[in-house]
Amino acid sequence: MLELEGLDVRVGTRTLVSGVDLAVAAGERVALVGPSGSGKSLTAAAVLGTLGPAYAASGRLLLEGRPVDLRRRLGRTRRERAGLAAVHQASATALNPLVRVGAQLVEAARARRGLTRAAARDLVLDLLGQADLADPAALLGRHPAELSGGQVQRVCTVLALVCAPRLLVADEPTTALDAVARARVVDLLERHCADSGAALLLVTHDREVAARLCSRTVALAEGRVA
Ligand SMILES: Nc1ncnc2c1ncn2[C@@H]1O[C@H](COP(=O)(O)OP(=O)(O)OP(=O)(O)O)[C@@H](O)[C@H]1O
Repeated sequence: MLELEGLDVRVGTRTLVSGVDLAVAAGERVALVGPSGSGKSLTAAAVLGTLGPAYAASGRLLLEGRPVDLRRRLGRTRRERAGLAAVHQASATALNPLVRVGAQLVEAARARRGLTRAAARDLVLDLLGQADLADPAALLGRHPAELSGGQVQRVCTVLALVCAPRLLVADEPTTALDAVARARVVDLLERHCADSGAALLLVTHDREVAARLCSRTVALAEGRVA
């Protein structure tokens, strides 16, 4: 699913990520762990094609066996068409602030899964409920700014899942959540990956979450695989 060899990420003359090798097999779930500032988010962003223009990335990336330019910049739609979905650390930026949550989720489910509007809405409501969001139907009518941080984070997880990705890259998808909601989101991710055969690259500080969801851990320290 994913093969990354010798990833370097630099800003100016400063090397932030150095020689990172990482592989995720089809359907495999791998955790990327390490202390704050060790390069986890930059590595995930390089895989997703979301590194900002200030960063220079080099190395070799294959997605489903096909070489991919690490310098590419992908918007959400093109990324999702390529079978990749992301849950970002700064979740709020993944949602359009001007569009109601329901329209964003239902449209993504229709576009990516070819569902009717009614079937897409049913799927979205089911997933929001599984993510421990109370009154999902009311939530669909709200704008992102009317949601709490933990609600936005779960909406972003559901947005990634409705796209039926073959590889899901989730950067700290549970940090803003209390223990109950965290457990529900972990269950949801586990069930979704098991049922759909999606592979998962999970960036997390939380070793319990990593142990529950993933069969393998890659630890970074100071921008290198430790
Ligand atoms: N534009 C930049 N200029 C200079 N340093 C940067 C820049 N962007 C990131 N860094 C540094 O790169 C390092 C890796 O950042 P990254 O966000 O990948 O860490 P992380 O492991 O995801 O941390 P956290 O767990 O806190 O999210 C950090 O030390 C960060 O300060």
